[in-house]
Amino acid sequence: MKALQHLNKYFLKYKYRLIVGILITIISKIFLLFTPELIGSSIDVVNEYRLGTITDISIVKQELLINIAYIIGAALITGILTFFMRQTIINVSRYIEYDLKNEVYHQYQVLALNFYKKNRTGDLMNRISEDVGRVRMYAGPAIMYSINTITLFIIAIGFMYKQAPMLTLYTVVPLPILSVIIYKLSKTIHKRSTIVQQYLSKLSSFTQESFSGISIIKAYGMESQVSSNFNELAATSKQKQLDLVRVNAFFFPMMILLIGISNIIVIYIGGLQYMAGEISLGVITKFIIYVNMLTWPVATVGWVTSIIQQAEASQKRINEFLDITPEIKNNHVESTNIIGNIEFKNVSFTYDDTNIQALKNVSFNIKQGETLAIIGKTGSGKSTILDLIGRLYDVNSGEILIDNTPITSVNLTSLREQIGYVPQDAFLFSDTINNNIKFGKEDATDQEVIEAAKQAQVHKNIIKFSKGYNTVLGERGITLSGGQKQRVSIARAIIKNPNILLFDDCLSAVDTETEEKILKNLKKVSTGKTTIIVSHRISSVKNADKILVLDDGKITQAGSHETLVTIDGYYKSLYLEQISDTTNPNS
Ligand SMILES: Nc1ncnc2c1ncn2[C@@H]1O[C@H](COP(=O)(O)OP(=O)(O)OP(=O)(O)O)[C@@H](O)[C@H]1O
Repeated sequence: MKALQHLNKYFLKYKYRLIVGILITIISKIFLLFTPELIGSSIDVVNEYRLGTITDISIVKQELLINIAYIIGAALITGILTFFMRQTIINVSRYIEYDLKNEVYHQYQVLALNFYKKNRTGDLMNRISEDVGRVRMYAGPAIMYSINTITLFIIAIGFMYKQAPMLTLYTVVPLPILSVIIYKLSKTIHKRSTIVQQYLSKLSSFTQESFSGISIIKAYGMESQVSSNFNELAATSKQKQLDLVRVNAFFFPMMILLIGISNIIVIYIGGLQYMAGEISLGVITKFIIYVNMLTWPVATVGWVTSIIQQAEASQKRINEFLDITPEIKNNHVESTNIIGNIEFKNVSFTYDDTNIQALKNVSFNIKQGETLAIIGKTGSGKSTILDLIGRLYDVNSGEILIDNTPITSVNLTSLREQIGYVPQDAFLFSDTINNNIKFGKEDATDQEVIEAAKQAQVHKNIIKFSKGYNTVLGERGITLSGGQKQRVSIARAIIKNPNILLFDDCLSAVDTETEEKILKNLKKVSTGKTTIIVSHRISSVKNADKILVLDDGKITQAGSHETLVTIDGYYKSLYLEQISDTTNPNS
């Protein structure tokens, strides 16, 4: 129960609703227990008339009518109170579920990229949906059923014991056995349903992936292979479902068996006591109703225990994430005015999951308003430099200064607000093009969106779609070509109008003519802004104020285009190679 203590703050938050809910539950159970008493006394009055103790039929009729009216009244009140019981306690559990989901989601948002590398997406999703769902079962139904059971038990056993102590003892004996059996069954059901759940997720991931990769599957003629893999998975999933159905099928027969046993005990022992004149017929009737009334709550003891155990395990998993302190911390509370001077001083950086040293002793600086280009072989560390400027990671050694202040002492929100980042792999949300561009500036006007799209050379493409800027993009923006996606992503950075623009090889999928136009526009847009362009193309970097050549995490060359083309090295050879490609397209 230690992990579940995390929920105490929420119970405290909703304490008034909970207290009202608990009171309503108790009162509703009291009303529920009127019924057996009234039925018992009705049977007794009829029996007394039959035995001749009462001779006036009108007395019997009147007694019966009154009892029926009370029974209807009690049932109505119980029904209404049960409605409010669920409206309070179950609602509280939904509020707690909502709060907990928000808490987990908020934590996900503040955790650094490293966290996402160490944990699989499926696991992150599970903790926010399934685990929180299991915890809700504890916060709502488990509490409600526990109060139900305790109240019913105390009142009913009290009533029963007062009327026939021996009979009470005999009838309650099978009930704990029922609890234990249901507990064991619930545990097995839980175990098997977890397996079923895992297979269902496997099936849905498999299906989702095969739909996303349908063009590859078709192009390689792999339909039948994929189908048979699916069949195999589906067959195992079916088997697991059947295993679950088998244990589930035990649940109700077991309950009926135990209720039956209790009923037989009541009839047998009660019958003996009736014949000995110790109890009336009405008492036997009441007991049968009590036993039936108590069976379900007693069974829920086992069920609730299993729910609490599952909730404890789930909350433990949730707490594992909630207890992680974000690696990237905002050390400076007040906002910082970012102008855009950037300096790397002997920066080295190693990715701790792969142990790859991506940057080795890198030093350079860019003044506000300058354009820096980074070129180099694949895997040389170019994107890593951009990630470090956005403080997606902290350096291992050396220092990054933003406007002469260590990046770790700059307000994190201010820093990121002043960065317009266009990643290598343009990610677009399943939303309209308009909203995807506006992601950079939520309050942007339609005119601003159009202007940004024009600068990114994508406006003409967008207006060709029948819904223009309101075209909804599918998953990962599949309706757009690679180059169009890159340009929408550029428009998103432009509209933000930040002081630092980071372009990570984001023109790779556009033709050289469009690249030229975009670069021309970017020159206008980036006036006064610090710009870093990462690219493999000389055409993209040649106009930069400064060019860095990176190789295996080290700066091997630095200077302007004019200087670098005169020095033997990577830059010059790449230049000559790309020049000959453009002058001799058939080569
Ligand atoms: N998130 C990551 N986790 C672990 N290792 C990484 C990660 N990102 C990059 N690396 C490794 O760090 C090195 C530098 O990668 P980086 O992406 O910075 O290179 P790059 O020059 O941008 O490459 P490309 O031109 O192919 O985009 C590579 O060896 C890469 O495998």
